[in-house]
Amino acid sequence: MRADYQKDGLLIVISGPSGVGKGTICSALRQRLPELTYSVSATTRAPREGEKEGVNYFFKTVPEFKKMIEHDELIEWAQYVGNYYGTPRRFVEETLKSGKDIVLEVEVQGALQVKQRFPKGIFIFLLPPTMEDLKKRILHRGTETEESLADRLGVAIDEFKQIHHYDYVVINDEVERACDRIEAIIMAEHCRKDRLILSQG
Ligand SMILES: Nc1nc2c(ncn2[C@@H]2O[C@H](COP(=O)(O)OP(=O)(O)O)[C@@H](O)[C@H]2O)c(=O)[nH]1
Ligand SMILES: Nc1ncnc2c1ncn2[C@@H]1O[C@H](COP(=O)(O)OP(=O)(O)O)[C@@H](O)[C@H]1O
Repeated sequence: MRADYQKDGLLIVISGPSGVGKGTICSALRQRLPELTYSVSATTRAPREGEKEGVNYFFKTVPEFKKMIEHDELIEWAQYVGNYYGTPRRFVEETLKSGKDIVLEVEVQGALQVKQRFPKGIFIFLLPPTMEDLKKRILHRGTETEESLADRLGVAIDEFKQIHHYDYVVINDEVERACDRIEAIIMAEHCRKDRLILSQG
């Protein structure tokens, strides 16, 4: 008897430190792999210039976010540098059930919670080529004060210690090369899923 999860889509978690390029890589993947679905997170942080409600995030007040937690509307949530972030449950579950693959872009605490609930997920840790590159990327993005830069680098060092929980490490040296690696991982995971389905009949 074939288990239900084998008919479900793949849950792909892209994680890693702030500024490593998760957002950049996910946008590039969207162009390359339009058949993938991307989860939109809820957050209490203020929108940055150009960010749109329901596209980049669902922007919530703290009481609204806490209500989502109470009502079990989030698969995972985490507090990150003073704000709450979480993945709405229903959209992810419905997408997987419909057989489509879904990509979650989350920081490390959240990724570990997702792993507990979805142990068959594919967990990818993005690494910067060096810490200096990471610092430059965060500064180049121009969204951080000196204080929040230091916070984010401190969090990054703790996050590297969790790499052993992940299935894959991908170095984001160049965006296209990192996407090639992620695309190869997804293709290989589909082949593995096909093998499981065929071998179990
Ligand atoms: N746990 C969790 N983390 C999230 C979620 N959405 C985004 N994040 C992460 O929260 C961190 C901060 O996100 P953001 O403020 O947009 O800054 P940036 O990703 O560093 O540009 C990043 O590491 C995101 O990947 C989520 O739904 N859950
Ligand atoms: N491979 C790369 N090479 C150089 N710069 C990059 C690369 N990937 C991302 N960046 C830059 O690094 C900064 C942080 O990227 P972003 O996608 O916002 O990271 P994250 O979502 O992980 O916080 C952005 O300015 C982005 O243009």
